[in-house]
Amino acid sequence: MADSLADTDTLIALVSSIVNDRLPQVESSSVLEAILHCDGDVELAANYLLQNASITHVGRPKGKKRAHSGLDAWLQRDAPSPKRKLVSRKEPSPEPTDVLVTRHLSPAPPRQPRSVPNLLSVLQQPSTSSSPSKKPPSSSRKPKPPSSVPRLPPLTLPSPAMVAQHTPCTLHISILPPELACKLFYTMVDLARGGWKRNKWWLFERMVESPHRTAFFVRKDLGSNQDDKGKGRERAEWTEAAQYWYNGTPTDIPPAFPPEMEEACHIIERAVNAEMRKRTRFDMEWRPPSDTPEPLWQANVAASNCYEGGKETVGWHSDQLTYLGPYPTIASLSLGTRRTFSLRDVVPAEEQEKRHARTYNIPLPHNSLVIMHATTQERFKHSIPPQSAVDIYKPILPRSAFSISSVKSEEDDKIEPSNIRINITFRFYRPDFRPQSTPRCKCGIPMILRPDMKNTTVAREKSSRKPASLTGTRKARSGGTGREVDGRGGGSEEEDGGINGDGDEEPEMKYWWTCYAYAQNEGKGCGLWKVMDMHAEGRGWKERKKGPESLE
Ligand SMILES: O=C(O)CCC(=O)C(=O)O
Ligand SMILES: [Fe+2]
Repeated sequence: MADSLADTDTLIALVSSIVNDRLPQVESSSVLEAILHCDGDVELAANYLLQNASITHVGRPKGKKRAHSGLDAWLQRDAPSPKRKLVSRKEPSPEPTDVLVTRHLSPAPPRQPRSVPNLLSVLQQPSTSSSPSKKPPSSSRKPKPPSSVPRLPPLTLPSPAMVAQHTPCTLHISILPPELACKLFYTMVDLARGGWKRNKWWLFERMVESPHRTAFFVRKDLGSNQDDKGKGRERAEWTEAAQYWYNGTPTDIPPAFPPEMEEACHIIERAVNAEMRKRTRFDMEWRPPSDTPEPLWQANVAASNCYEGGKETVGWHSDQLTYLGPYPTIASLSLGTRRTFSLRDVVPAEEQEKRHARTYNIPLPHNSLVIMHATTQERFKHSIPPQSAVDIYKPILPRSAFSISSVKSEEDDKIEPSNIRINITFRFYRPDFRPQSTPRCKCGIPMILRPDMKNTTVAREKSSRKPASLTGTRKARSGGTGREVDGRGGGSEEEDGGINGDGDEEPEMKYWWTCYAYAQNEGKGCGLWKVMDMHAEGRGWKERKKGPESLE
C-alpha cells in the first residue's frame, strides 16, 4: 500500500542511497534497524551502518560521483553534515539453532545532535501556509525535550488488557475457530506463492521495493441493501482504488475474497461492531445512514501482507486515509508465525518539548486480531520490525485436512513448520471518500489523504480557537483509547451530535490532500497539498443530510 510504505521505506531508500557507495550489498532490514535505532535520523543511521560495517572513514571515495546528487544537495542545503564519531559495538551472541537467524545490528550509539533534517518530519509536514503550495516545510527541525525529560523504554503489551490501557487498539486472541484459521493460513500462503508482489515505487531518482509481499482484495458480497447495479458500481470503484494499495501502480482487477476469508470476515465484523458499540465516536467518523440496517462497520476491501522470516518487515507508517476517511477502524488478522507489531505515538507539536514518543510492542500470535480503532492512524505509527529470530509456526492440521489443492501429494499429509506470517487487514472504504470524489493535483493524479499527526495546523491556529477545543484535543490524546468510553450502543446519525457532544471533546484533527504522483512518475510530482474540508467537500454524515448533491 502506498501509504504504509512511504514513511519508513522512504527513509530506508534515503539511507541506502547515502551508504550505497560503500555498502552496495547492505540489506534493507539492516538499514531499517539502523533507522529505528537512530529514531529516524537519516544521517545518524547512515553513519551507524557505516560504523557497524567497520568503515572508519566517512566520506566520498576520490573521484567517485554520487548517484543522487539532487537528493544529497537537498539534504545538505539545510545544514552541512559534520563528521561524527560513533561507537562501534559487538554483534549479539549467536541465536539458538531452531530459529531463523538474520544479521542483527548492535544497539544504538549515543544520540548525537542533528544536523540534517529529520526526513520523517520533512516528508510529512506541509508548509505552514493553508493554501495549496509546493514549498517545502519552513521548519524541519523539531523541538526536542530537555535531557531532564526521561526517554521511556519500549513497553511490551502482552495482554488484551494492557493493549487497551496503552493504545487505541484492542487485541483479540484466538478470534477464529482453529480449523478456519489454519485453512485460511494455507490458502493465503498458496496465493502469496502464486504471485503476490513486492510494492514498487519511485523515490527521487530511484525505484524502491517493499520488504514484504502484498495483495489487495475487494469483497464481492458487500451485504449492503444496495441493488446489484449499485453493488457493481461500488465494486468497480474500489477496484480503481486498489491501485493505491500498490503505490499508484495501475493494477489488474483485484480478486474477490476467497471463501475462507469471507467466512473469517463475518466473524471479525461481529467482533469489530461489538467493540465499536462500546466506544464513543468522532464527528468525522463514518455513520451508516439511519434508514439502513447496516452495521457500524462492514469490510468491503482487504489488504494482505506476507512476511517470510524475520527479515521481512513493514516500516513505520500510518495508513493512508484516501478512501478510509478520518478516524478509520481497521481490523488486522495475524496468521502463522508470531511477529511483534509495534506502535509508536507521534508527539504533537505543542508537546514536543515536554515528552518523548514511546514505542509499544504487541506480540501477535497466530489467529489474533488487532483492531486499530479511531485515532490509531491519527496518533500512532505502526510497523512490523525486523527480528533476528522468529518462532516456527506449526499448523494444527495438515493441508490434506482441507483438500485445498486439487493435486494431492504425500507432502499434503505432513505438517510443515513455517516461518511465514500472513496479515490480513480488513478495511471499510467509505462511500463519501470514493475514488470519484478524490481531488486531483496539478499532475492530474488523485491525491492522497493524510492526517496532520503532529497537529501543526492546529498549533498554528491556536490563537483563534476557543479554549474548550484545546481541552478536547488534549483529552483525546491522553489515555489508551484516545477518547472516552460511554458505553452507549448504536450511534447512528440520529443521535445527532451526541456522539461527541457538541464537538468540544473532539480533537481538532486536520487532514491534508497531497500530491502522490511522485511515487510512480520517476519521483516527480507537483507537490500540491491542501487541507481537507469535510463541509466544503460534501463529506460526512452532516453533509449527507443536506441533500441530493452530496456524495452519497
Ligand atoms: O502486518 C501487519 O500487521 C501490519 C500491516 C500494515 O500495517 C499495513 O499493511 O498497512
Ligand atoms: Fe498499516
